[in-house]
Amino acid sequence: MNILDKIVIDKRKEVALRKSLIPTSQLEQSVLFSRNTTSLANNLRNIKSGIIAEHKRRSPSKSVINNGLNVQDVATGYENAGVCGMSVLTDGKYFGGSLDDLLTARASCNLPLLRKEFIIDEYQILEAKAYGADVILLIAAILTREEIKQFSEFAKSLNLDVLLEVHNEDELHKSIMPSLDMLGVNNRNLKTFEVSLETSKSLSTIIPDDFVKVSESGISNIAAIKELQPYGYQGFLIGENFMKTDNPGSSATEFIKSLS
Ligand SMILES: O=P(O)(O)OC[C@@H](O)[C@@H](O)c1c[nH]c2ccccc12
Repeated sequence: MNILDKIVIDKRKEVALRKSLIPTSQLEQSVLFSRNTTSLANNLRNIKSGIIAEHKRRSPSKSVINNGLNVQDVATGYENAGVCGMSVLTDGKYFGGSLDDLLTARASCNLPLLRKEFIIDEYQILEAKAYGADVILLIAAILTREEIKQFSEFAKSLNLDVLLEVHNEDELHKSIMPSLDMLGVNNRNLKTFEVSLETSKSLSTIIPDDFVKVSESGISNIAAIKELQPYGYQGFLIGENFMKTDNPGSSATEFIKSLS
């Protein structure tokens, strides 16, 4: 069984438990639930850097990236650097994140926040909203077309942006629909962990122009961004390259400075 299948099996158990502990009515009554969200897609269309900077402590492909940071410093650092948005891993078992991390990021900055999670149930979208997210991620590799439609329309009804992630042509064809805002191409194969920017390049031509194109993973230098921009990419999701340093905020600052 590949790692993605394992993650999804664990996720189903986790979500069932969470649902039994906190009813949806309680999520809907939270203060953040009625907050006005900001659009990451709009930021990417209007702000030049295009950087979406991620908070990620560890991952199945790299084990530990950085355990010694606090989310508040990372969030304020990214905001001061001028990123377009921040991605916060909330999966605990495989990525060492939590919904508390999302809440801390929300309390620390005004950036649009992406809940980086393996979403398999509408309940997780309500959680995203209740803990301060502006954007959700949907991963085509683990969802049917019907689920992508149901979840993205539900997110839109809550004023959340939707980033749909694909890794190949089949996933892309399966997923195209008007309730998505951004199409992310993951350069890392979540089943084998292989990384190649070629994935972003080859899929770019078949992504319709009405979606903001985001290239995800394995971006470690300015050259990669310059290489991807001619293919129409306006968003660049970067985790490890910033998180492996002692000060992700100042790494992002340097990165964005040398971009312009
Ligand atoms: O650390 P990187 O190589 O810069 O990658 C960031 C981000 O793209 C990656 O964390 C990611 C992309 N899609 C995901 C889905 C689930 C978990 C994590 C991810």
